[in-house]
Amino acid sequence: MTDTAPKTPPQTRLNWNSHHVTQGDERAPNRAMLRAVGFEDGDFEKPIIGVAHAQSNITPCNNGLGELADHITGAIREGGGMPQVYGTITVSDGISMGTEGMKCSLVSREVIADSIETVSRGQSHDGVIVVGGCDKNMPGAMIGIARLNIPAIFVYGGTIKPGHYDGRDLTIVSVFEAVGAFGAGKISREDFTEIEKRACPGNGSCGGMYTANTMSSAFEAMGMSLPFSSTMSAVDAEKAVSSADSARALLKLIEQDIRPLDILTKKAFENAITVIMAVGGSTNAVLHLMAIAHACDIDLTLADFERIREATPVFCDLKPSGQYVATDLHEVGGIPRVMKMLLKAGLLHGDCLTVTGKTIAENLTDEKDTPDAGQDVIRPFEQPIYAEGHLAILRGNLATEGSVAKISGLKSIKITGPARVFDSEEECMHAIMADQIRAGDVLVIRYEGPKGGPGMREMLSPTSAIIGKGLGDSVGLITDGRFSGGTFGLVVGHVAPEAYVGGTIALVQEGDTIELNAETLNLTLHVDEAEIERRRAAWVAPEPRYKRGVLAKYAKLVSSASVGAYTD
Ligand SMILES: CC[C@H](C)C(=O)C(=O)O
Ligand SMILES: [Mg+2]
Repeated sequence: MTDTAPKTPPQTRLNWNSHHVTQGDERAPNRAMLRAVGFEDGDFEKPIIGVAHAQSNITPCNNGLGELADHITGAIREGGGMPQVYGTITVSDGISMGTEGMKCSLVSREVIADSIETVSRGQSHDGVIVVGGCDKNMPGAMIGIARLNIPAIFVYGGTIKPGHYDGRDLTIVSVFEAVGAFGAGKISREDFTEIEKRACPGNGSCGGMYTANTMSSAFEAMGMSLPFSSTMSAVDAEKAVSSADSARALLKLIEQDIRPLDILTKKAFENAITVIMAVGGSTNAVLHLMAIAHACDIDLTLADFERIREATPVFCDLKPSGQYVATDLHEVGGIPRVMKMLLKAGLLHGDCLTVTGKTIAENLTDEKDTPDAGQDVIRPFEQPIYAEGHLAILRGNLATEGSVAKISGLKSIKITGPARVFDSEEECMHAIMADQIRAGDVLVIRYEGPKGGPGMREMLSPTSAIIGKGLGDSVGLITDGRFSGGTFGLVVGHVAPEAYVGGTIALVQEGDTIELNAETLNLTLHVDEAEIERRRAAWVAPEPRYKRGVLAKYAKLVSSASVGAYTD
């Protein structure tokens, strides 16, 4: 097979009424089963559409997806299609955070992708609409959609609205940060309890520009979701209307045979990266967009993020390092407004096709290209919060394959100091909460990478505790794990090669000098090269933490974080 050949054979439309001359009507048994689920004569010529949703009450992010799926199936029937509803899974990042269960978070991205590919290929669907909520639902859905390459559209379950206490907006990150603040005696037990009780007022995904809202915004920018849909709240009526509109848009895509790989081009990925930089999005977008690009056979590398970062200002003031939440952005124009401002500045590809059947530029025709007066969620393009993007790619002898730093919300973006080494997140969290960490330290959390964790846990608990204790500007943290979208500070994740495969991060010893410098984009272990090689010669790979089951399978298959931690 030539290199240009698709990695998976294209799915062609199955004729359920085929009458094979020699074998008689071979599809009769298949139709017989479909009749049992409501198909009647005349339905077999209609497009059969998979409606994949991750409805679950394990997390508010996904607790309303079933209702959206109902609106979608109704619109499909009205539009002359045959909906086939099936479930996929989710893991809650916010609920698993800081526990062993977080090792299943990134793994769930692969399980979601595999499940959607398995069902919609297995059932020979003519199109698929995926409804997701929590962080990994988005990239998992898009990887599955890319592999299938049948007409598809993504529907985001919607963001949560902010909680309120003592005159300020709350999100789930407020509670993570309160852990450190309470531990440092900065807030009372009563305040701590009220913050916990009020932070999450209902259904929806975490409300800042954290990973879920980052990835929903990225998909809108890539043209795989309807305009305005990525910042709608889960509980507002417009989310249900937008979901039904998405079903109608998919029926048109099937008519026109517009497929995901017609939309998911390199330019579309560049548009997504540009928007993510402008809104101050999550470091996880780096990992997920590279994995989705891999599924599309598109060459997207860390260098593309660095190139676009240098050209794109951050002009939206959004949590975690800013003031506002996604619903605030929605109220002042949402992602279309951000995109129109970037298009006007020549930073967006307006000729990219989208699921509306129109191009990015055509979708934005009636959108204003300046921020509304009387608000400061979206700043004027000429007066950004940061002149360059906030997701920096650092390299050096500690990260020869690369690493990702989020450098927003900081007074200084460099630190050189003594290494404080921890072989797990728990060990580090204990030291932070026991006040064993001093200003100037550089914390090293290792053996938390894709293979070594396994599962590359998000380190929101320790990074939030550092912020809560008031050490955010004076303590650095590097890890071969990753960060939640709620993390900010002097933090570098995705350090590759990871410790488990013998990366230099495995050779760091307590007290070594580490330089984390996001100005020069360096992550350096200041130890004599000969000494590093002596340590490397003595290093022994640890036993895998899981030898059976989904985590063991994942650890065997997963690639380096520096290319997206994909598994195929
Ligand atoms: C706010 C943290 C959220 C739970 C998360 O995991 C992310 O944004 O990645
Ligand atoms: Mg997360």
